[in-house]
Amino acid sequence: MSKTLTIKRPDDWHLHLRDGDMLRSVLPHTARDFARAIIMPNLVPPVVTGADAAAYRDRIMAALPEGADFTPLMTLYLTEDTDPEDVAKAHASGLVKAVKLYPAGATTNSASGVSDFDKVAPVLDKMAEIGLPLCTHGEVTDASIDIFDREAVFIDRVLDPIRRAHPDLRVVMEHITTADAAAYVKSNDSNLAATITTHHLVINRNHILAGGIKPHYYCLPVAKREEHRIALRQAATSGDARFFLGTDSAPHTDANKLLPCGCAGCFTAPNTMSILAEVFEQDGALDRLEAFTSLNGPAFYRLPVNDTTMTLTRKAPSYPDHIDTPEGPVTVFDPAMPLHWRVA
Ligand SMILES: NC(=O)N[C@@H](CC(=O)O)C(=O)O
Ligand SMILES: [Zn+2]
Ligand SMILES: [Zn+2]
Repeated sequence: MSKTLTIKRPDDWHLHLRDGDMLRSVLPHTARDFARAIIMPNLVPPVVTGADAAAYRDRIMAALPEGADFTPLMTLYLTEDTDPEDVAKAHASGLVKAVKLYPAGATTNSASGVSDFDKVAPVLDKMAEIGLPLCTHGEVTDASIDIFDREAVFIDRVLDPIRRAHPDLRVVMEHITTADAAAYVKSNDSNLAATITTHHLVINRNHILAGGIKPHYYCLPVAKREEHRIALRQAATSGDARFFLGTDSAPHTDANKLLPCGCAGCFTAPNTMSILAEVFEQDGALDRLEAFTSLNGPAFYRLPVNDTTMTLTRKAPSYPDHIDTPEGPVTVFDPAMPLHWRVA
């Protein structure tokens, strides 16, 4: 009999589902393995108001396969015109679980994001008062800053000043990619956590650039040097409650990835749990997989842990190398190593 591992059903604390045909194509892959997910609001146009989030939640629920057990946790896209009262109302009704900060121009569909951080101070004050977390895409957009340094510079120039000005604000540093970010999280005892993606535990920048350019490994923040990947592995597998899974599964069609100016994002929804079990087993930390995928996130978001479970079996998984969508094929993230665990 093969070895098995049973954990509380996981959640994904950072997910892109898109809309329309793409939503219908990718949602079943997440809903199969995850009970809940924090849904990113970077649609075109973005999900800015409580009314936008309610309508988007309805479209997600309508796209769910029959019998699926999945709850989308909605977010609002912070703009310089966001109304603090609308945010408070959307939170009070239970609809919205976080507000997302995109520095304008930092990533996919971030044009409506924030340029002047002073302008959003009233919203941040309100969020601190009501305990609503801020999720950050933590990269500066200053063209003079090297792209591999943009996360570390964001911490110094933007995040730390925001946290000093709003000490009660609860912040999730999304998809961290550096030892600097992991150390910043560890140096703070409260109101700060970070999500780590599946792919940043597996790839470093060589995967993207050595031996030919690999657009399917290009995402933002871009993968860094090996020493940073090691620091992320240490943070994720340590059991430290301040680190939890946010896959950042970000589907783009192959046609949009394989361009002279291709889109950023890795699509990891179909094989994330198999990859994570492999990673945690390699690091002798299978007993801490559950903390990373199923316990630490709910604790930070002040939500109950799921009462259902997931069983993984030590058996090679099968997943497609791409999925077909009405918009065209979407390549599934290739972990570039053999996998030995499948979701039962
Ligand atoms: N991570 C990515 O490379 N892309 C995300 C945006 C984001 O999370 O920054 C996307 O929406 O495609
Ligand atoms: Zn991002
Ligand atoms: Zn993302």
